[in-house]
Amino acid sequence: MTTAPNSEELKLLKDHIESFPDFPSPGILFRDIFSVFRNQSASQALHSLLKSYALSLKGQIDVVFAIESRGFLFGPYIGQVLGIPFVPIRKKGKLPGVVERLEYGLEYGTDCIEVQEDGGKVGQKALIVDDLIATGGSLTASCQLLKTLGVEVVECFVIMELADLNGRQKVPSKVVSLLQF
Ligand SMILES: O=P(O)(O)OC[C@H]1O[C@H](OP(=O)(O)OP(=O)(O)O)[C@H](O)[C@@H]1O
Ligand SMILES: Nc1ncnc2[nH]cnc12
Repeated sequence: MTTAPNSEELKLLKDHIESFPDFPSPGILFRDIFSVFRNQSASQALHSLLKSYALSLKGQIDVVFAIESRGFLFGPYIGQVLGIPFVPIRKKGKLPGVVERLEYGLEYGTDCIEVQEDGGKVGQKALIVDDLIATGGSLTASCQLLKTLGVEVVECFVIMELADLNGRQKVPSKVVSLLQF
């Protein structure tokens, strides 16, 4: 981001992210983005932070991709602010039409992602959005997947970064996070 995000909004947002030990499996401290949407002030702060972030990218991005499912909470809004298309990256078997596919590892388990072949055009500049980066497996796989479409991933954006896992090191594009845990 060219200008630093508003620190009061960041604090409000962080204060409303609930953490759940041992979910969905032992040893995982689950950071729940949905808890933000139960509080009006926190939800408005998130909205404002997203808008400022999106506007800082004006003119630099042609298409916004987001990762199922929690990335879908933010991708369409960022696309709206920038006036550019939003395209979903989904888990296997959910998208109709011709798709590109890739398998990847998670903090827990493995998964397989797909994107519609006509979701991005060769040479387009893309932003990928998600709620959280843990190991970086999902964003890394998404970057690889979009490479097969000939799309250039300029930046990846997440609300939360689990900094100890250093997932950003794995991701081949720049990663921007609003909050670090
Ligand atoms: O950096 P990583 O180790 O890849 O982990 C991050 C990913 O894990 C979570 O999604 P999850 O697969 O749990 O799916 P969901 O959003 O559908 O709940 C999260 O929303 C990210 O997409
Ligand atoms: N610790 C965590 N909290 C929420 N979502 C996650 N996805 C992967 N790790 C996660």
